[in-house]
Amino acid sequence: MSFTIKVPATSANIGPGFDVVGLSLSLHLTLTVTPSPDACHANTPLAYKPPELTYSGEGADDVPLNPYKNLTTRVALYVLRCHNISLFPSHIKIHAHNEIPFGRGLGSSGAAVIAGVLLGNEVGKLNLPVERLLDFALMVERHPDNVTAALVGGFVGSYLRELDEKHTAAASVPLSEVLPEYPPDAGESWGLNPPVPPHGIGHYVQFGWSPEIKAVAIIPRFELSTAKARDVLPEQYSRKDLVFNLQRLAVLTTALAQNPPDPDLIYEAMKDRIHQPYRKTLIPGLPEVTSEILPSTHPGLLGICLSGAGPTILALATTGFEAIAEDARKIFLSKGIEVDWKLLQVVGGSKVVKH
Ligand SMILES: Nc1ncnc2c1ncn2[C@@H]1O[C@H](COP(=O)(O)OP(=O)(O)O)[C@@H](O)[C@H]1O
Ligand SMILES: N[C@@H](CCOP(=O)(O)O)C(=O)O
Repeated sequence: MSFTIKVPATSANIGPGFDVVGLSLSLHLTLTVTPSPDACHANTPLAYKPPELTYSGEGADDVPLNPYKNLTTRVALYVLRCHNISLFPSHIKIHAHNEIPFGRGLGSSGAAVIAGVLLGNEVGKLNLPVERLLDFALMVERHPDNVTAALVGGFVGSYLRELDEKHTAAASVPLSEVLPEYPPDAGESWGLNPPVPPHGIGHYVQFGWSPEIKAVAIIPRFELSTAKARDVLPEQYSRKDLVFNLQRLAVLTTALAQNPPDPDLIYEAMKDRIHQPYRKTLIPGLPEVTSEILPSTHPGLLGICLSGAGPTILALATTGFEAIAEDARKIFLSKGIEVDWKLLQVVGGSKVVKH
């Protein structure tokens, strides 16, 4: 058994589409799965050996290498256990190479979850369809924008189906029960069966995307957990603010597919009143970057917004990438924040390649 799983980064929301739209981008989490060398030389049956996990790239100093603690392998094990497979196959090696920075609003956790679902599907030989893979991902990451875009790729809109009472309960169990961290001791069972996802939790559509549009990711050198950036959001919104976002989102999903893209239409359509105004308390410089860099001052710019829960800023543009990034850098520096920036392309979804 040898294969590679490649999952893209994502930028969620794109301004007004909070928890609704996501865009897959050209940074990847790549898992390479091979048999352990010691498995090849075995003449006699070997004792069970859990996966040997190695990791390089972004997050390498922080990520747990114990397969019962690591997010990706815990998700894979969840998928396996829901199919009555209680263990990983013995004697496999998993190397993760990650280009997606943690806690920056570029969907690192969504990518780790999708990689885990695909890993479980492969090692368990489950052949699950895309819709079912998405159900499993949504039991772990409960907003659909990142995981859907990471799985299917491109510019994607998604919603969660309203479930009946029984299925709502099944889809709302605490994450600690979906993903317990510790394996049972030898001879013991895992205890409670894991909550099997209801069918058809998430639904999506892939929008068009003008090939002229590239994404400039301006990435502050600090982490902001998505959970913390969701905690500052209100429970309720005014009708005025909701209509503001809905009007813009309706225009944006088609405007970004038009050739040539129209900056006058897109700049205004990427404004938001549902999450960005509340997150500015956590991201110094956010209001200035999203209001002072304009298509009139920066030719080629189409629109600018917070990427996911932040702190990364996403500028969509056809040219003038460096000027946009360097002026955003100046604004962040004036607040004492250093940034890195990357020019990214919109890419396809996750791929599994067998060797
Ligand atoms: N490749 C990975 N392997 C294991 N855990 C990961 C991986 N990528 C992300 N994570 C976990 O997800 C956390 C970041 O998730 P989150 O706060 O949602 O930020 P974001 O998804 O915007 O990067 C990391 O701190 C880490 O715990
Ligand atoms: N819609 C979510 C998206 C979070 O994306 P992430 O990349 O920051 O994990 C939100 O805005 O909270």
